[in-house]
Amino acid sequence: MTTKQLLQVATAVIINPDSPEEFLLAKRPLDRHLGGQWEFAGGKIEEGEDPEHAIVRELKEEFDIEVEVINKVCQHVYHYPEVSLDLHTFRVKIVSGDIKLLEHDAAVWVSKNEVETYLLASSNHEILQHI
Ligand SMILES: Nc1nc2c([nH]c(=O)n2[C@@H]2O[C@H](COP(=O)(O)OP(=O)(O)OP(=O)(O)O)[C@@H](O)[C@H]2O)c(=O)[nH]1
Repeated sequence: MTTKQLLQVATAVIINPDSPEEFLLAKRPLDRHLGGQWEFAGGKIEEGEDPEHAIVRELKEEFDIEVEVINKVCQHVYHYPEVSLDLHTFRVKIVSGDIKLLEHDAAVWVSKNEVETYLLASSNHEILQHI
C-alpha cells in the first residue's frame, strides 16, 4: 500500500486595509489544480521552511506586496482524491505595495456573507468557520 503525500500549504486571509471586515479571494488560473476556483492566496511550504515565512514569501511572489502576520487562523487537513493537503492559514495585513495579479486570474475583496457567491475550493470551507 502506498501512503499519499501530505502537501504542506500556507494560505492567507488578507485584510482589506480600507474595510477591515473584508478579505481577499483570488481566482486560480484555469490550467492549475482547482483551476477557476477561488482561494485564499498562498502556496506550498518549502522543505524546512517556517509556515509564516512561506506565506510572506508567497504573497510577495503572487501580488508583490509585503505583509505582516497578525495571527494564525487555523490549521487543517483536507483530502482530495488526488492530493492530501495540510493547510496552515494566517490572518495578515498589507504593510506595503499595491496588489498586482502576477499569478491569479482575478481577485476580489469580500465579506464573510458574500463568499457563498464564489466557487470556493472545498478545502477552504473549514477556514471560513474560523474567520
Ligand atoms: N494557494 C492555495 N492553494 C490551495 C488552497 N486551497 C487548496 O486546496 N490549495 C491547493 O494547495 C496546493 C498548493 O497550492 P499552489 O498550487 O498555489 O502552490 P504553489 O503556488 O507553491 O505552486 P507551484 O509551486 O506549483 O507554482 C494546490 O494543490 C492547491 O490547489 C488555497 O486556498 N490557496
